[in-house]
Amino acid sequence: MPHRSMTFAKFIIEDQRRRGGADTELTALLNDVQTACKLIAVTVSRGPLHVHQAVTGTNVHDEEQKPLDLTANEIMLDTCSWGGQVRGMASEEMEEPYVVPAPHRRGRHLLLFDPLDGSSNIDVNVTVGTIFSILRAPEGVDEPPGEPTEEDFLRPGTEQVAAGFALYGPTTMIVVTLGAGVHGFTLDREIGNFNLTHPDMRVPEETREFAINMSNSRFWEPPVQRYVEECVQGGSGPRGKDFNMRWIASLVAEVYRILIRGGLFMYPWDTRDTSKPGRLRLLYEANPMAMILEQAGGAASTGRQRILEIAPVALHQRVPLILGSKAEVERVVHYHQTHDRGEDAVFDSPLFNKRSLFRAPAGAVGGV
Ligand SMILES: O=P(O)(O)OC[C@H]1O[C@](O)(COP(=O)(O)O)[C@@H](O)[C@@H]1O
Ligand SMILES: [Mg+2]
Ligand SMILES: [Mg+2]
Repeated sequence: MPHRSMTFAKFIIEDQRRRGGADTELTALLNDVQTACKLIAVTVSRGPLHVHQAVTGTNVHDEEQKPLDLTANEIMLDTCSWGGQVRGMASEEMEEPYVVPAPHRRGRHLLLFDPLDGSSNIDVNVTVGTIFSILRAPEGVDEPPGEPTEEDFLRPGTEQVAAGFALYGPTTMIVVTLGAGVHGFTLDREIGNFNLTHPDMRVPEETREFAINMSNSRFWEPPVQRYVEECVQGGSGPRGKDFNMRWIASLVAEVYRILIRGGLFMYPWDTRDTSKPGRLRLLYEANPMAMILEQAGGAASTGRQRILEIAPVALHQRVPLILGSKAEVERVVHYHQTHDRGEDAVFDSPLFNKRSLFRAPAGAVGGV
């Protein structure tokens, strides 16, 4: 039974109260974020009917910026700047952190976001979203506080005080965690509220689905090839069951599917361009999604390290990302460990056209 009267705004206060008191600045900041997501949802839903003012170009990742990437970025900056909750923001679409102008630069938080995730899908009308992460700014005595530096944003994911994402799909949703479970809200467009429809989301443990961009398979490392090969072998392979594969190319949609149905998502390191340690960005994609996954009973790893424990060195740092049902992530981590120790055993891999070096018992998996 959906909790129709429990709005996002009410829930954020209740959730904090249950755990000893509400932080009014954090509550107000999350309210600004939900407002921004509603505005982005309206803009996305108008598609080509919307006239964009923004000028496009390439971002710091050398990726083409779509007009909607920049419009969503402007909406986040504009909506979250004026409430006095946030000192600075960092975005996929901006090389440098955005410093909130002095009169409004109050509060103790930093906001990091991917304003429009999955934007390569905009022209084909597939679900896209906004990913956000909230950190505490360093304590300071100045009033208003000094300008946040890039260094201030470089905190491990374990220090996030809240994280989440919005989905602009057939329904508009927000999924959020404040460090005590994961909760999903659906936008009631007639009323204008996000209502709690998915309390306490848990990643199903049993899964038969995996998600990876197969077109990169020749560039993967052996542990990733091994995992996928075993899934593809299905009922007659070491996993003893048939798998299904999904690739939406929209992280928000993949993570939401995993929260509902379980499974594994991988955007691993590959040899296409060895100067890039992965495709997805640590601070505003991997970290918030890792916090969501862990809070819902799943896991997130690079294959060799827990995502939330990575000490960031740059604002736009990329990471390999493997997330989903815990046992599946542990399996991939175990395959990395045995590979790194050179302990693989021989087996035939028709998929990768070679004799790979492994055959491990189905239950033998290590920690994340
Ligand atoms: O096009 P590829 O290589 O399959 O990459 C898809 C991945 O890239 C992303 O679109 C990156 O995010 P942006 O759209 O915010 O750049 C993810 O949502 C998705 O998982
Ligand atoms: Mg993204
Ligand atoms: Mg983006």
